[in-house]
Amino acid sequence: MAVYTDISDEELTALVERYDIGTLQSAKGIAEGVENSNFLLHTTVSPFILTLYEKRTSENDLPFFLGLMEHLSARGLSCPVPVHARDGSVLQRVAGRPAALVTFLEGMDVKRPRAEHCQQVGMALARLHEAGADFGMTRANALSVDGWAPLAATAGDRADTVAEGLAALIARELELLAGSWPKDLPTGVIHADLFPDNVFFIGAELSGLIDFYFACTDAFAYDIAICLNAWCFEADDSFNVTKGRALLAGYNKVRALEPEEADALPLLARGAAMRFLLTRLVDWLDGPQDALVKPKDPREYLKRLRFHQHAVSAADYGYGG
Ligand SMILES: Nc1ncnc2c1ncn2[C@@H]1O[C@H](COP(=O)(O)OP(=O)(O)O)[C@@H](O)[C@H]1O
Ligand SMILES: N[C@@H](CCOP(=O)(O)O)C(=O)O
Repeated sequence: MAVYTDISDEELTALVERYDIGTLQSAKGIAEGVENSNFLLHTTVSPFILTLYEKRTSENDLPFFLGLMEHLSARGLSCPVPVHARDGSVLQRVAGRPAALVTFLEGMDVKRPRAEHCQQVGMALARLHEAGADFGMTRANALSVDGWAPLAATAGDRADTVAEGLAALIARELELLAGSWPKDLPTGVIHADLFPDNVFFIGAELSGLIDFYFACTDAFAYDIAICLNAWCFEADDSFNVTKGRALLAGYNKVRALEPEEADALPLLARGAAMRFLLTRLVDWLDGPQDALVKPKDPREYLKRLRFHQHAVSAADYGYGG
């Protein structure tokens, strides 16, 4: 589930009245998602998504996320657009939480991505990077290399209850990553969580991207590395190089990778695996005990990390082949 906060009918009606979007016909909590509470609203005009931002999404970051969606959409990227209330505002307060209403994006996520999906994701990611070039705001990536040690410290030796020797492996890995993390790669706005559940397709065509709540300013190639992790591994934990090749070729078709970005891919993919291993590990150990929120398995990312530890060049991900 992802409905942490309930809203009364009166509050919902009052909210909709702040907008010029017709009258409320129905409202229903959305089961998918883990971070925030989402509701599907139908008004006499169209469907909308109402998001109530929960604890992990900082209120200070909301102008960046909402402004970014508006900016990307204006540049032709298909993504939800925040709806302005009659008074011009996009940020509201509902049931005591910061909230925003965004447009509904048609489509569905794919449960078993194929190479053609990966190619389209690569293209969409590159379009996002290009469309974000003239966005006026920046947001540091709190979940980049400097943010990993505190997560590892939170897990501490308890990591070994998840996998034998995990605490020591994380310590070694963090030392290596901190000492060699690239600092001079081309940077800009990145999505930072472009997993299959955040990409919608209608039939075989990509229809849009959602969930910009980890977006930040960081290396473009790191975003590619996140996608290689999220899209190109099989259920048996093997890397599917055909999918990697498709994703990278799709990206390269829209925005050509610089040679130093391609060279950095194995290290960036290793760091990206570490980022998701750590956030999942902390959620696994300390996340809400609500049985309706199923924590994601950190061990998946341990296996991915092991693949990246043995990768020597971008060719291992299908680049240039
Ligand atoms: N703009 C949108 N259009 C259509 N569906 C959406 C939209 N935003 C969110 N959803 C639905 O809500 C679910 C959770 O949204 P998401 O932003 O991924 O939540 P969380 O950040 O809490 O994980 C998505 O899987 C999707 O089903
Ligand atoms: N993609 C992350 C978890 C974040 O979930 P989302 O529903 O906000 O995309 C992971 O897989 O660990």
